Amino acid sequence: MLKLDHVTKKFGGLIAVNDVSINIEKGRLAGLIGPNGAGKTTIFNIITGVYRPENGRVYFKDREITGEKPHRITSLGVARTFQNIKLFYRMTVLDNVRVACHFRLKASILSAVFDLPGYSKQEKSITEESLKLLEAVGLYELRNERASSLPYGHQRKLEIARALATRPELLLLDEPAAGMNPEETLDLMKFIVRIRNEFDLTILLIEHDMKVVMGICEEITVLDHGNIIARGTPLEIQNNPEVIKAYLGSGAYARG
Ligand SMILES: Nc1ncnc2c1ncn2[C@@H]1O[C@H](COP(=O)(O)OP(=O)(O)OP(=O)(O)O)[C@@H](O)[C@H]1O
Repeated sequence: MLKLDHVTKKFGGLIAVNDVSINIEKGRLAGLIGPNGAGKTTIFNIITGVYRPENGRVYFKDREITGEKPHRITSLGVARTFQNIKLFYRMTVLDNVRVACHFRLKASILSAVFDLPGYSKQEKSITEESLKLLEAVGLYELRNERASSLPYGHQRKLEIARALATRPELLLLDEPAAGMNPEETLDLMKFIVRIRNEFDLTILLIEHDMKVVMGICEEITVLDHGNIIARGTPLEIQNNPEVIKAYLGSGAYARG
């Protein structure tokens, strides 16, 4: 589903990602961990076309996407969420998802201005799809609330619903548990596993909360200073001396 082949990204003299290769099979729930500044978000930005790597190639479903425009990569089936939740806070929960669905809208501006039949029909199906998504993520009852009024855990689910509205096959989650209390975190863990199964997704997540990573990821890649220092199952990673030295043993992960 996703392959990074010897990818390198530099910022001036800093090598943020150094010769990184990652291969994720369809349907997997994979984790990307490592200390602050290890290069995790940079990897997400390379996959989603925000950055072009100096070296290496990125493949999505065997098709090369290196350096493609972000909207093109989204339309191919890659969606993401951000470390800091990005929503339209003054809009309702439903409208937040509707806007994300519009990403795929085929109707022209003219048909919208003149409210032509094709446009109304498309609008109706977008509303129906948005409501179904809200039901799937458990926010249906809150559809008419302002996004800003939702508790943090619900805002995160709304952001994920917006990502799902682009009908992705690969979902990238950047620190989904950041800022959550233990109850919200536990709920989020079940939620991520459920949407993976329900929407037939492949998921790659960045997370500092080891309870989440070790609890739901099937395979983990560990980065340190832009380099992959380990990959394996949660058990293998927990017992890897180099990972313990660079990350787990330092307490640097105990954020959030
Ligand atoms: N746009 C940029 N310009 C210059 N340097 C950058 C840029 N983006 C990231 N970096 C640097 O690249 C390195 C990797 O950053 P990145 O954000 O990918 O790390 P991270 O593993 O996601 O960290 P965190 O866990 O803190 O989010 C850091 O040293 C960072 O300062």
